Amino acid sequence: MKTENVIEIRNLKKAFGATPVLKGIDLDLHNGENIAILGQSGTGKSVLIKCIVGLITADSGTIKVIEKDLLDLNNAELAELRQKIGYLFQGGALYDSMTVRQNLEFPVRRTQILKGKKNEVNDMVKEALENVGLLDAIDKMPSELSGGMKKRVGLARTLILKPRIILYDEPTTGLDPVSSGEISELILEVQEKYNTSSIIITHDMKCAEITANRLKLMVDGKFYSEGTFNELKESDDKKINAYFK
Ligand SMILES: Nc1ncnc2c1ncn2[C@@H]1O[C@H](COP(=O)(O)OP(=O)(O)OP(=O)(O)O)[C@@H](O)[C@H]1O
Repeated sequence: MKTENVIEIRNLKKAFGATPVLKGIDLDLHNGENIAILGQSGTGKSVLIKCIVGLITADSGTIKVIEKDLLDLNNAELAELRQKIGYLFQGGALYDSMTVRQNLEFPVRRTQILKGKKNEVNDMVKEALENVGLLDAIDKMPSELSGGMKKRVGLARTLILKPRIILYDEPTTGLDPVSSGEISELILEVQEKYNTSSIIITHDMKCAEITANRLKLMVDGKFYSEGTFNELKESDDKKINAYFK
């Protein structure tokens, strides 16, 4: 049986001015799979996922998301496709002046589908918070939450629209090892429960080990190597085993 890809990227290139950042990226994300992307700071990992959500336009190459060629879409089609992609920014990016409930209602209201259906929205907010174990925090302000709780709320806000694909940009950065482990387990639970496919950019090897079916190492704007956690761990290539020390 042919593996279904939810993302297919071919020879993607992007430069900023005279500085090339992405130098020919190829990537297939299979349906239901989690891929972790490793790589030193500044190699272009965040630029890559911003290209996937259309926040940055690549110079050349192709990106297919759920069988649609991103560069062929008009604005309305792009907006529709974006609803299927959850993007979890590094900081969680909650609105500080809104309660947890209001933060979660925000993306739902933007979709218009549920306009005026207050009870449905209320149920969706509660379900998403329950899934991240934070129903008790529904009426709190972000300033009352710990870093790990904010990341959970960020994940709940992404989950509320039931995306098929979730892109995580350093989901455990800034957390202590216990909270990092909890977030990693949560990412895995989300994959299993919602059958999402994810790209997880991370410097946290424990997170990569827990969450990813496959790891890809980016070096200087290109993928250098890929494999399971254990395959890469056993590699005697210096660039790869530097991550396992
Ligand atoms: N909008 C932009 N304009 C100009 N240069 C940019 C822009 N966005 C990113 N860059 C540059 O592209 C390079 C790659 O950045 P990117 O954020 O993708 O790195 P990264 O691999 O995600 O690093 P980190 O692990 O530190 O987050 C950097 O040199 C950065 O300065």
